[in-house]
Amino acid sequence: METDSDSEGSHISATLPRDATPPQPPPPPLLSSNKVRVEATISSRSNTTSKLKRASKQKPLKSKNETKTKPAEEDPLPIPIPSADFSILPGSSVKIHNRSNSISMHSSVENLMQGSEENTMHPAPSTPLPESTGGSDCVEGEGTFAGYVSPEANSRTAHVNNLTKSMGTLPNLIRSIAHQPPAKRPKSAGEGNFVRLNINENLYRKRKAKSKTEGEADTNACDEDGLVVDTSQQQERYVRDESSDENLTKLLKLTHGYESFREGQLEAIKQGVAGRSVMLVLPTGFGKSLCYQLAALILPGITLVVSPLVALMVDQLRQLPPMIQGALLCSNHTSEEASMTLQQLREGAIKVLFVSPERFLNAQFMSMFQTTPPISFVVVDEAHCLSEWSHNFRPSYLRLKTSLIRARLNVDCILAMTATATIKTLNVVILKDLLMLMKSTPLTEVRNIIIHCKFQSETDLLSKHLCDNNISAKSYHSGIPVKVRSRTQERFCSNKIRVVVATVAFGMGLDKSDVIHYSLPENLEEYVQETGRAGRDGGLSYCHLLFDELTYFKLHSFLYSDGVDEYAVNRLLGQIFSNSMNLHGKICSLVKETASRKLDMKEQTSPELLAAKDTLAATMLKKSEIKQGNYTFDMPSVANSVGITSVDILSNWLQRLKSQGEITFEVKEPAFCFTIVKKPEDFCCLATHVTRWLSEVENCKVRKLDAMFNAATFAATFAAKACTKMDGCSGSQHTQCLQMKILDYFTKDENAPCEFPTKMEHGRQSKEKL
Ligand SMILES: Nc1ncnc2c1ncn2[C@@H]1O[C@H](COP(=O)(O)OP(=O)(O)OP(=O)(O)O)[C@@H](O)[C@H]1O
Repeated sequence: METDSDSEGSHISATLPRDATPPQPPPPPLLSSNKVRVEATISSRSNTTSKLKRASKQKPLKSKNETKTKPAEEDPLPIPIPSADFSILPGSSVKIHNRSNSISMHSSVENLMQGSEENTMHPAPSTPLPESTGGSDCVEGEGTFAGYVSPEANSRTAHVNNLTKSMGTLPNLIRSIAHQPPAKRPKSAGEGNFVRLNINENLYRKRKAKSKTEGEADTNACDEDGLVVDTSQQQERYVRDESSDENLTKLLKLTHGYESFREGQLEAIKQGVAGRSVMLVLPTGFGKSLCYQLAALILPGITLVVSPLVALMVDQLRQLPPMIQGALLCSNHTSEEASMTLQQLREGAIKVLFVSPERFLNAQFMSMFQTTPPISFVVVDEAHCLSEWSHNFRPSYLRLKTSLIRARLNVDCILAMTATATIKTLNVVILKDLLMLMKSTPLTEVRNIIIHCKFQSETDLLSKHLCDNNISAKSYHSGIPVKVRSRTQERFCSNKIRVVVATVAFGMGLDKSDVIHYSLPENLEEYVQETGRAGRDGGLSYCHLLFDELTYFKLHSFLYSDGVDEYAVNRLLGQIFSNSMNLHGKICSLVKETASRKLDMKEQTSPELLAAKDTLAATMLKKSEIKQGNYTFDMPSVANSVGITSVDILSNWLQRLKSQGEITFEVKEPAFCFTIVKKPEDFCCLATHVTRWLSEVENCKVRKLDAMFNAATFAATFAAKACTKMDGCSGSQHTQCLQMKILDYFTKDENAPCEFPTKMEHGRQSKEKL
């Protein structure tokens, strides 16, 4: 039996919901969890040298049980239930290309999507990339793009960098790093994808036949659908006949209202229209969607867009120009809705269909296209999800093999899209403003300044840039060793360092600092907390917020990409509950793939002495294996055998011994520990609730970011207007306005975007509005 597992918590019907208010959050998942360490190694104090050991890599675990299945009537388009077997997870995804090889036009996308076992991915450092030989069709823009790496997004960025590096000179890679401010699309008749200015294949064919019989005399005919439709249809035809730059640009003007293409767009569209697969790497918000939209309009059949999150699909569906009919299929569709969509597909009334990657596992879904117009184009959005390096690695993306798409859907042309997250350059506009600010009064007179950044890499780059510009600055984030961090804080407090460029990790309890936000905080709570570090000594302090739309778009996209899909939740549940019969009530663990650092030890204690002093130590040593002179034991099993209900107790105990200089230890495989309170009766149902809950958390974050952005924009606009009026900038205007917005946010219920869902209501069936 199969189940669907789209990554939504939402109900999406053919007509999009306009109300963006998410419902009250459901209660939390049933699991009680505590943070953890799993395996610890204790060494005696005689080991005086401090070594850095790497934790062993997580091995894929196999579960014995299969997950429960969902009743057929609940899902009109079932797909196989994810098994609890995690062994496939760290499978293959991206092949690192030897860049000195010349690769055929289709190779990068194919390789990106092959995902076969032979194609096992190698981590970047162990895969040297020879110097590029150039000479490819890769289009690379000039200019700059602000790249950000957050603690959360580090892996994604690293991956994207590796991906872009490795793909840098591939022939079918289109890439641009040029920054252009996002332009507003001209207003169209409606926003939803089902607002009719109908261009469909039937209509198109009928008109084509008609125009043939009328000797092509109808080219500028205007019917009740409006001139725009006819003209764009006509232009569409021209482009089909000849996809010249001129024709495509005219079509762009007609469909989107833009005068010209941004760098990389035209090339991507031309490749797609010519039936050639393309890997498109453009900065966030640069207009990747437009590339498949135009190609979809020109190509004869259906365009299938694979997107990892329903929230993203909904966003993209909304952004389709009115003349491109779109729809999406997800698991929360009722059978009537799904069949209505299918019917529209059959009639050729849908040009672009958004689906989750899991759909490709569904034989019924794949066979559906035997009765519809052919699929001419497959777009894989957020293609970085395909790599296990990626922060949002999606196992289901691994199954999106070109071979599968070709064999089952008979599609040759694939467009894989991902955003660049380069850290090579910072946002130059903001950087200039920052330097100007730092070199002008009153900041030149201020002793302590904290500059808040979102991402660790930003803090490093920015502090370097400030130093290069004669402003001494240090970076501070959780990736910096504790000793160095403490020293930075000490020196900052004693006025030896004037500027610290930091992530959220810095500044707690500090006063007398002025605060600059180099990036937009994710919400007003964060903003208030961080600016709250200024002026705590009662003196006058200054807070500056530098932001632009690009940062906002980027944060927006990161928030969305944090989502977890039901498929993954299902697998996690499968993993957690696979042995629950034997482990009921016991502390269990899931190993995290991270390395840990070995800690120094001050004095020597013999294990026997330790055991004699402490029963816990005795148990621990009894349960240990001696490996290379170190006692290695499994923390949950020690905790269980002494009847401790939380590994935190054991962890604290180890920390205490360490602080007393009794032991040194190394946590080998940090893991999340959990206790199974009750085994759920219906996995699918729980997975749906968990996914919905996570999706609501995600929506809530997005709305909070929107509130932050709106408040900042409002304040900036207000200040700018006041400046014009008063012929001079008034900081107090700015302050008052922002204060007003913040007050509104925290006091007026209707303005509060939402509280983060902390609870997940069990059994909740309500449908989410997006
Ligand atoms: N040629 C163009 N001229 C002006 N504006 C454009 C052009 N192409 C796209 N845009 C606009 O840029 C904005 C961002 O586009 P889009 O959402 O497609 O970016 P994206 O690269 O897909 O972003 P993400 O990485 O977040 O998915 C949209 O408002 C779009 O209409």
